[in-house]
Amino acid sequence: MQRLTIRRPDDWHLHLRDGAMLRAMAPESARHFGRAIIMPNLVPPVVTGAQAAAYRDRILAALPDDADFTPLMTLYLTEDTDPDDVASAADAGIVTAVKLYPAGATTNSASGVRDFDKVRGVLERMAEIGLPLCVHGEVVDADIDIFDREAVFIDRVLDPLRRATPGLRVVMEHITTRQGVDYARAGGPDLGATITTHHLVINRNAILVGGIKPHYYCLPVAKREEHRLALRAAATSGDAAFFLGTDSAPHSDPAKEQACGCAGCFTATNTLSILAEVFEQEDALDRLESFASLNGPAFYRLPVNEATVTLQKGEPVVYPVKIASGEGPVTVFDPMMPLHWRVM
Ligand SMILES: NC(=O)N[C@@H](CC(=O)O)C(=O)O
Ligand SMILES: [Zn+2]
Ligand SMILES: [Zn+2]
Repeated sequence: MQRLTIRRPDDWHLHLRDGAMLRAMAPESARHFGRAIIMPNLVPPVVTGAQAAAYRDRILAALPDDADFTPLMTLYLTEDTDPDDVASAADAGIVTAVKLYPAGATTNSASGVRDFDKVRGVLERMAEIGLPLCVHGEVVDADIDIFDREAVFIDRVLDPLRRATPGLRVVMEHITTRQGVDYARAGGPDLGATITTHHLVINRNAILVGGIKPHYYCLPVAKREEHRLALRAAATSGDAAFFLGTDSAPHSDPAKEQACGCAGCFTATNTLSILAEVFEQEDALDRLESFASLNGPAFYRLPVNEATVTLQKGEPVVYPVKIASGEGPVTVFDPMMPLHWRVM
């Protein structure tokens, strides 16, 4: 196959940031994606419906005039979140999901949840109204090895939480393990999982072999090769539980290249070419549309995009190494392989 036309994809997990970084990043996602679930981990976080509406306006203002891109907003769940505010923001169409960060698990998660009993009321209301909960699934206990934090979270937190809140619709965000794949696959129609572009490409060697490579460091951290293979099998299977969430997470180069560098891989710019390469390697190009354009809207009960995008195979496509932003350059994820699929 030399040409592939699919429905315009969506990104079901995206960090656009704010201010000068937002202005640089919005066009990168709007170029190829129709919609994106916008993560609320700003400083301070997006916790109320009013803040989500204001952030949506800032995103819309940062888009190029001819953009065909709809930001789908999320609220950052805190122990003080008001169930009525969540319900009215959902009812007004301002928010599409609520995001759960265990406190301390990742970038800007300090306001996240420590005591799950304190958010029980919000979760029950969300189950009633069918509003999805997007979950950063890692425990933060110091005695749990960082490579085990996702698997332990599933057993100790996610599974009990889902059993305690029947009907709650959950997206396991950026799964990185075989255990995550297995749990999502068996979870029924109220459970979905996003998979990032970079976790389909790298295993933990990318971060550590031949020197420490900060641009491959993200959370959840990339795992062993067996887990990458499980993610590739899941993404290319066509199973409706799995859909694209790039977790494209820009940080300026100075913020990443330092003694304590930030977590996040920036993939918005070249994701579609990378995915086409990965799906071709897995002999699954015919399932790229399910993963990138169909399964996500089905989970979120939204229509699929009417527009299409065409990819064409040819000489390797060269993407910029860095995207300039008012906060400094942002390095584009290097997949360490030639990309033969160009987005037309
Ligand atoms: N994925 C990351 O490594 N970083 C994300 C936060 C997150 O999604 O956990 C960020 O906001 O930078
Ligand atoms: Zn996360
Ligand atoms: Zn993220």
